[in-house]
Amino acid sequence: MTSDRSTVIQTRDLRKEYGSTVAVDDVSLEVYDGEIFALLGPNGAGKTTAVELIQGLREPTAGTVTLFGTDLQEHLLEVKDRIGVVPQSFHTFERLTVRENVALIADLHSNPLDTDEVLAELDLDDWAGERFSSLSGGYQRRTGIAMALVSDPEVLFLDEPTAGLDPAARRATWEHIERLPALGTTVVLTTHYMDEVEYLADRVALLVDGHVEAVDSVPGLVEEYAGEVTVVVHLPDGSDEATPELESVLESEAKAVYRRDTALVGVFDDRQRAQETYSALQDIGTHSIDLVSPGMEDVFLELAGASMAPGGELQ
Ligand SMILES: Nc1ncnc2c1ncn2[C@@H]1O[C@H](COP(=O)(O)OP(=O)(O)OP(=O)(O)O)[C@@H](O)[C@H]1O
Repeated sequence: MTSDRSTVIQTRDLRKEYGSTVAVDDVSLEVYDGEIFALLGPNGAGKTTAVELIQGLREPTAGTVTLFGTDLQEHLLEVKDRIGVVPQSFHTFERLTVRENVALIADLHSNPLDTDEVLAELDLDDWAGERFSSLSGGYQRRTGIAMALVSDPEVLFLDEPTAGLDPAARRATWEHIERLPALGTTVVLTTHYMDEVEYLADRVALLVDGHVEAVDSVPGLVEEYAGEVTVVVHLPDGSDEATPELESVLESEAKAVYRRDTALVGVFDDRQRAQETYSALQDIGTHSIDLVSPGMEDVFLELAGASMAPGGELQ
């Protein structure tokens, strides 16, 4: 993802204070046309406030937001018509059906998409006649996305789109979100789930205490901040050394080898080389071997000291 694509959102030194709390601290970001852009951060990092400022729902204390090349404050209504929003706590008419809820939003817009086509795109056809209140959390969330999409927004904001959903519903929601750029919609999502970002995001802004620590693709962030790939050779109980054959392969391929507890650890700059060495050591077949690749969790530990709960969310 490079900046030769047009910029649909630009913030400059965006700041929001609530009394003595600085919720958003001089945030300067760009979102490019056709990407899935994620704001990732622990609870209270300022994600929701940042997107609400970008959507024109809150007045910044300082700084500017430019949407589609237009200053947000000067052309608020015109610009708002080109965005869709699915907030974190999403409510709608509980007693209306899925189709009625989506059609209602379509009626409010001058050039909506076809309601049934949007329902089909989100695999909601079979649920179209069901009351919203009877749906599971995952289908309610998906109805929310359909309601935002039917207005044919150029940018869709999804605030914590899979919070509270079970793994199957999360996966299904991701698969639908993943298809949106191909349908012409740029996606901005906020999340505190690492796996969501790894699955979906073209680029990620890491937000900590209101400010942006880093912006890049997931592989870019991992390469820059997460440290090296390692191949770990577990020494059998009672054994103090690996076999000479195994040790010589590891020594000749790794840039460094060190001993850690009951394991021998080879450090690599190059993922491909680590992978090949891992395979070669496995072929020798005498020891249990692990290939350990750093991920977003390591990035966050490095940049923010944040840790991850067992469910994969930042704490
Ligand atoms: N209306 C408000 N009045 C006062 N403080 C607020 C208000 N909204 C947010 N804050 C504070 O601003 C900070 C950022 O909150 P925000 O909700 O934007 O973070 P977040 O990253 O979206 O968190 P979460 O994932 O929990 O929604 C927090 O310290 C929060 O308590």
